[in-house]
Formats: sequence, C-alpha cells, structure tokens
Amino acid sequence: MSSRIFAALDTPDMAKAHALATKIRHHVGGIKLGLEFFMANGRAGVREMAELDLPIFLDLKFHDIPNTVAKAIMALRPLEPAILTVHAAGGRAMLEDAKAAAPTGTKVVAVTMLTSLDDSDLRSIGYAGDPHEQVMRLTELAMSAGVDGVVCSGAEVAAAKALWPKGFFVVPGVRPANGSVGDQKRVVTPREAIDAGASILVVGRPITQAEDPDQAARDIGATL
Ligand SMILES: O=c1ccn([C@@H]2O[C@H](COP(=O)(O)O)[C@@H](O)[C@H]2O)c(=O)[nH]1
Repeated sequence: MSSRIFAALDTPDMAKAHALATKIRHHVGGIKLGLEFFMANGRAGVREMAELDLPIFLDLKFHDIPNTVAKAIMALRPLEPAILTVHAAGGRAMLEDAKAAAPTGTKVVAVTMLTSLDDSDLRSIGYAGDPHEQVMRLTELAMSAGVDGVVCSGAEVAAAKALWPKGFFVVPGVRPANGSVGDQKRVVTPREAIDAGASILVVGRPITQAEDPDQAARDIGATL
C-alpha cells in the first residue's frame, strides 16, 4: 500500500517546494499544496508539481456562497486534483454544489474544525459545545450533503468514522512524540491517528523543517 502520509509543502517558493517534493517523493503518498503555495504560484505551479507524478491534494479550504465556490472549483477542474477542501461551515448547499462542480475523480473533503483551534477558540467565535460536538455535527452535515469525507483532528476521527464508516478522513495536526507543536492545538501522533481511523495524514513542518526531510518522512512512515 502506498504511504498514507501527504506532505504539506507550505511555502510560496516554487523551487523550494519542487526540491522538497523531489527529495521525499518515494516516502510519501502525495503532496498537499495550500494557500501559501497557490497564491504565489497559481495553477501553473500546481501543474509543475503534478509532473512529479504524485497525487496532489489542493487545500484551498473554500468558504463562500455556493455559486462562488462552485465557479472557483470549476476553474480548477483542468488540474484534476486527487483531493480538494471546502469548509463544512459553508453549509449544505455550498457542499452539494462544491461536489457537483468537482471532477469525478476528485475527493471533496470538508474541514470541520481547524486543528489550530480548541474549546476556548470555539466559544470566542460564538459556538456552543466542545470540539467533539462541533466535529460530529459538521461530519453529519458533510455526509448528508454528499461530499467524500472530512478533515478533523486525530482526537475526533474515531467517532467521526463510527458515524460515517465509508467516509474519507483526513487528519492534520499530527506530530511525532516530543515533536514541536507550533500553532496546532488538537494534536496526536501519526500512529494514534491511523489507529483511530485516519485515511490519510497531513504532515507539514515535521517533514519540511527537518534537517533531512526524506529521513523524517521515512521515520514517520516507519511508525505506522
Ligand atoms: O484543520 C486543519 C486543516 C488543515 N491543516 C493544514 O495541514 C497542514 C499542517 O501543517 P503542519 O506543519 O504539520 O502543522 C497545514 O498545511 C495546514 O494548512 C491543518 O493544519 N489543520
């Protein structure tokens, strides 16, 4: 089975992203390109990275009215990413229209609650309840709206999967034991995330900021 690690290449620097992907390509299952990369390099940059022949996860986390999100996704159709993200909080119609606009082979996954947020953040933006309740509510919405899966933390993935056994579960906010957490708040180890039911893991800085990114990807892979 190919690696379940998708490396988040969070840089605006095309040459750096390309060099990193080239180094780690045999020890990851795909690469994730996010806002930082896309704002600097656009569709041409994504195409160039796709030449490395690794699945591309385009993490642009769309969140707007249904018409705008659908048109934005249509504009990306020629890129045929393996995975793309929208925010579940955009609501049912937006999720339905996002899925309808995406290429057939692209998994549309809905971000439930960012892994950089915790209970107090949730309260400060006006939501009642805790992260678990919030993730479950949005997982149920995503499932019934017909997208392919959700993004959640490793702390909620087991419950989300129990609710949606056929869903696709993306887990970021993973850190090797004793790894630096940075701005992430709901963190588990890669092994814990896989044991809890993650379909794929998103790993950024533990790989990209390592002295030897390829070795870091291998080391994480060896724990799975
Ligand atoms: O809830 C979410 C959704 C997406 N992300 C993205 O994953 C990576 C994580 O990077 P690390 O360096 O491993 O922290 C990053 O690209 C985020 O945009 C997330 O962290 N949490």
